[in-house]
Amino acid sequence: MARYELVKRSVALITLTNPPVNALSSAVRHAMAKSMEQALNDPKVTAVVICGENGRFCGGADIREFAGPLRGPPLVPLLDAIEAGEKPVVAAIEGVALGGGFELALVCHYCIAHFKARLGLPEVTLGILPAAGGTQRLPRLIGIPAALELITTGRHISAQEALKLGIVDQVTEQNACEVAVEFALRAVAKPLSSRRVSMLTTPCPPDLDALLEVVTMEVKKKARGVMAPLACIQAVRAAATMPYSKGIKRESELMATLFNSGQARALQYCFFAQRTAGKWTLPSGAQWNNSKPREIRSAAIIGLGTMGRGIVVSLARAGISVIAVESEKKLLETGKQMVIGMLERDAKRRGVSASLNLLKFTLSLQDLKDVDLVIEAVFEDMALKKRVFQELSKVCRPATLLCTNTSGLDVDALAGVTDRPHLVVGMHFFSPAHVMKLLEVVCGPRSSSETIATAMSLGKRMGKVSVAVGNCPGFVGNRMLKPYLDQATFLLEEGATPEQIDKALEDFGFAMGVFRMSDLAGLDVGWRIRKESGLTGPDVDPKNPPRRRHGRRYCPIPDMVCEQGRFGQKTGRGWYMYDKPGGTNAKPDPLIQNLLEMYRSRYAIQPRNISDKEIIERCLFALANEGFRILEDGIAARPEDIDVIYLFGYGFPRHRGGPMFYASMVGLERVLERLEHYHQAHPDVPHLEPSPLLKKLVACGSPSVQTWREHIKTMHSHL
Ligand SMILES: CCC/C=C/C(=O)SCCNC(=O)CCNC(=O)[C@H](O)C(C)(C)COP(=O)([O-])OP(=O)([O-])OC[C@H]1O[C@@H](n2cnc3c(N)ncnc32)[C@H](O)[C@@H]1OP(=O)([O-])[O-]
Repeated sequence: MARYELVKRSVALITLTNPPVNALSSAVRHAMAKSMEQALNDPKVTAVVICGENGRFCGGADIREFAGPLRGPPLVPLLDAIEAGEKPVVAAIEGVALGGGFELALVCHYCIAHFKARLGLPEVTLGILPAAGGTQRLPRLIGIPAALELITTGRHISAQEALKLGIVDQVTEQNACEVAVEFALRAVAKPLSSRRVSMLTTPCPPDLDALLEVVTMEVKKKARGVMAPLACIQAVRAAATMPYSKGIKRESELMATLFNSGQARALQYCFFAQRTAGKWTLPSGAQWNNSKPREIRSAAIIGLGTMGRGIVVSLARAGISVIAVESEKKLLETGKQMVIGMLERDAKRRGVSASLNLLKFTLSLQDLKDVDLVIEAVFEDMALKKRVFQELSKVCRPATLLCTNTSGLDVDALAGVTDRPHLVVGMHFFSPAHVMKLLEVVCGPRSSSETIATAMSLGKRMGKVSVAVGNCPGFVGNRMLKPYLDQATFLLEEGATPEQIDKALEDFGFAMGVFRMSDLAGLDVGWRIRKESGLTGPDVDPKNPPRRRHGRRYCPIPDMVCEQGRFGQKTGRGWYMYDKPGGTNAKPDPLIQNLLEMYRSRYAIQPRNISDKEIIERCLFALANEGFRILEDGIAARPEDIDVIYLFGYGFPRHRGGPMFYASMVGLERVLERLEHYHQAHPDVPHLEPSPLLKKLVACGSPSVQTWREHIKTMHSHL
């Protein structure tokens, strides 16, 4: 867990050895304490260097240990002892110094960083704060404003930025450990008092209170209802107003309030869920670590609409040659200009050169004959997509993978019109595709494991969080969205307003409530889908649209809104009104209030006061209930996959963990009881009927979300 060696006859080299990230587990802390004691007591040793094995200094505390009781030596006294020692200690940072790893570097008297190293205090992203002295030492070293920014955002910084800020003493392109040993030899006998950061006085700006107020406001705006950044601000205030000995106590008190909070549990769950989601597995036994992806050097995109353009940018940014195809010259030219503009802006922001040389634009499918993979991103119309896939089958070489960017159509039906169904897979990007991190990789029943592995690995190369899902209408994300949206519109019928529902959801933590989100996405998309699926259309009496369709409750209000040409932000009117088409400042619209009042009186609905609690329960429990059905149906392999989809694709607040984790935190018994209650009140809404899996889990004593998988006996998986 820590290796001790004597190098250059007088330098103790302590190497943390806890792969993969040398996390400070109890065993590592124990070994470090022993090694430091040995170094400080050995008269031959004049200096110490601390480094990490395999080119990684340290990824911080072992997050897996947070769930259990503290074992082994606590970190704070160990770090204090390193700083107080009479022999110079040099940190040799390669790879990462994060969280407790960064705090370890802060107590070392000197720091050498490799030029590719990254440093940061990401504790806030895990719902806690840097409680091994980080909130007390960093402000003393770099000042309050810079420390506040790093601690409240958890941002990673480069070695160069750390040098500028005064966190590291030297950046090297050579082996950091060897450089640190030479540095340590030169530091012997130099006075250490000015190198003990906890002894420094925090440089305090004259307007401290005003500064803290501004940062508090910013944090509250960015992360509504999230506790950890606010606690970080209080801890940094202590660094400015208290001596170290008192400040560290304050830090520890604040940590105690966060450590066992639901938010910390949720955020730590998200950390592991994100990593679990990449580990796809099929009932056949094929999985992420036994299926080799193909190497993709060239790709083609069909369709340069909003989605197609975003996908081209994502691919080019990942260094892949892209041929973009459109059907008409004018569309091709517009798409080309937009893609080039997007790539140039993106490159400027990242300080790199735009990879325009990777792009080719064409009107001819014939140009695709040699590409490794095609992503079709044409209009969401099955007949059109089938025609494209038939053409691709003829044009592309037999080994080319054919992917469809559909948000819910049957991937297997598309595979069926090709000569290579095993090479067909869905790649459901989220709009805007070059910004949104989520990718649903939709596995058809005939998609080969190599095809799935390739799509998953391509997603990773593009910087996406990829989740493998089964093939059913809407897949995971959009299938779950339906009951959520339905509940929101039913609540409108019953007496709520769009602003009330949005506010309840935003107070819960969503960046945008359901109606503001729909206005942003465009209301016409859903309207077209409802028309295509026969739920609405010319046969429906526009004056008296029925409130039941296909044997269940149906709310026609969204169709009525669209019939007035109100398609959301792009038309300047939707559930809200905007200053102009494309405007973003949503204001309640009296016309919508009128529409709701007229609607309720036409159907003799007595509006009632609806509480925020009911809004949250009906929208979110219906959402999770569909998640349980998705697990039962084998469309998602585990609850973590569903949660990751909602976190990265639908703005579910991270500090709530995702819909499935949230249900587990509320308590499955309670979720079941509320769903039964609402289903009794609304028997014509099948989505409110508790799913058999939910009932089963409750009957099994509501096990933890990580073990639900053991209780799911899927007859057949769609994965
Ligand atoms: C008093 C306390 C005060 C201090 C608090 C802290 O320090 S809080 C901590 C503050 N630190 C952080 O928040 C840093 C969190 N870590 C990271 O940000 C990234 O892992 C990385 C940048 C270090 C490496 O990225 P990468 O893409 O190269 O790799 P990857 O991300 O795929 O991970 C590989 C494997 O390592 C696992 N694992 C990783 N870290 C930890 C950990 N600390 N612990 C345990 N496990 C950890 C990870 O789960 C995965 O396991 P799997 O799935 O193979 O079983």
